[in-house]
Amino acid sequence: MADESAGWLGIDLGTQSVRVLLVTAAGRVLGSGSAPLTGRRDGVRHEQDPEQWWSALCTASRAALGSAPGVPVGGLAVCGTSGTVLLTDGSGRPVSPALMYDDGRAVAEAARARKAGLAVQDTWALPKALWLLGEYGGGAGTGRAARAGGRAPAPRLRLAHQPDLVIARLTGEPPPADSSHTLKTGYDLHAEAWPQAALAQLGLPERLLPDVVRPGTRLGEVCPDAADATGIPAGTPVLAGMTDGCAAQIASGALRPGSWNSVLGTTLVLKGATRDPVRDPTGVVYNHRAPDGTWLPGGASSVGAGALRAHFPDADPAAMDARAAAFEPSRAVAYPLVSPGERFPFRAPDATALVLGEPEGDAGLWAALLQGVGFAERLCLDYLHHLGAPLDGPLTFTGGGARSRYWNQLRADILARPARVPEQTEPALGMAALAAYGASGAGALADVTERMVRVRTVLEPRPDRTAALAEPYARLVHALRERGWLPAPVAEHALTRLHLDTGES
Ligand SMILES: Nc1ncnc2c1ncn2[C@@H]1O[C@H](COP(=O)(O)OP(=O)(O)O)[C@@H](O)[C@H]1O
Ligand SMILES: O=C(CO)[C@H](O)[C@H](O)COP(=O)(O)O
Repeated sequence: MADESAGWLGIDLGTQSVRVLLVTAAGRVLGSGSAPLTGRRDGVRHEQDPEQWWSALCTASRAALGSAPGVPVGGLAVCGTSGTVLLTDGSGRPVSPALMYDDGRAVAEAARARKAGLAVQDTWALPKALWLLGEYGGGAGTGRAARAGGRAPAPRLRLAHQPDLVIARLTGEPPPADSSHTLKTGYDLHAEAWPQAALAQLGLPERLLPDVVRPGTRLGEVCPDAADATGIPAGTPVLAGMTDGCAAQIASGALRPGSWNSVLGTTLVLKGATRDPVRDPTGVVYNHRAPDGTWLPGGASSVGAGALRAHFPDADPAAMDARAAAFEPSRAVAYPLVSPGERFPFRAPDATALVLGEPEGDAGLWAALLQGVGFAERLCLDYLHHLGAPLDGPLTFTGGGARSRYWNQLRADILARPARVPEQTEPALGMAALAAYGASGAGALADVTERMVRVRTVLEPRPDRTAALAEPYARLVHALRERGWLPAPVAEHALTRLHLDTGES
């Protein structure tokens, strides 16, 4: 439907809120709404009560549709946080809390899964599913014994990903999962099958696992009860979504092979589009897949803009940027991990945030943190290059950190490449585009997306700044290598690329 009077609904189940956008095929936002979510955090534990997702969605969708009364809705798609899972009973009712994407309690289960040959990271959904089975799998009180694989899970249990619950309420029946959310539960996107033998060995039987469909597949339509609750017209097609990381990539428009998008939110997620998957024996880089077959390789770092908030909870970013400019390039070198342990561009569970040298006051520390995030981003691109990933297409910057023009320019200088900043980059926009693609049923996702996404700014790197930033970058690479976190061949590759960019040795 290229009709400008119709809207596509994108729904984003985030960590802190549910966001809903109603957007035309040309990217005009007709309405938006959001409603807060609360979680329980305590050390490495991070849970949410899944019941709140539906009530928050009802509030947010009513707000979004309320500003565009009578506009026909062509379809909707839902994204959720990647790696968030819970257990439900046979009729889809939650029997456990949701373990959020960054809950870090399933470390032992992750090690077991890797031993069984599955390349998972500690916070992925598969280890969490095993952990949940141990806690909630056999009825009350089974705890650790079942977690060690000693007891079979109760017969009617099912594993659900974050969007599944609200989709079940929207259509009136529990849906199959989208293959994007199941990637971190061990689903093989190449074979389009669950690795049954390895999962059975881990105590995760087939009957617990959802059926899986490609993103953009029609799952059903909004039922009358859901229409009453959400304000979304009954009969609106509901399409399978993707993870919020993929949704953000769709919203950035980076879907042509060779293009990349860097989402600088609380943490940094870098993703590209390629014709073939990017093979990484260490499992640091993983590959999502768009419904048209394009591979979406990338990784999620623990460095990010959250470090600014952690150090300066009440700061005005624009005022701090203005003061920090005097310290560029920063002699103090930082690797600003938001939480301990790094996942990309190297795997180092023992890594901690690093500041080498003495930053001068608040503004000096701010400068070091901005620069350090840019250096981490550069190292991610260096690592992708080391793996042979094509990096020759355009780069976009999205996420909360991309609101800072000063930081965007600094990052372009550090990366020594131009960067584009789109106008509207929310994951919910990506879901609206996926809904439009899914409903049309043909063509390339990139074509649909490029009509919806509008680029705001293009930043060109300044060669003199790139050269001035080379020395502190090289110092950081050496420091990460000396600590045993960054493998030597990756460090050498990064330094070689630096010399090529600056023409210096
Ligand atoms: N103007 C700005 N300059 C620098 N950082 C910013 C600015 N505005 C927002 N941020 C940072 O963006 C982060 C939130 O980004 P967002 O993409 O909304 O996060 P999330 O990862 O929670 O989805 C916060 O850590 C905040 O410090
Ligand atoms: O912080 C996140 C929570 O969802 C990121 O989006 C996530 O880590 C990236 O995951 P993916 O690449 O699987 O979308």
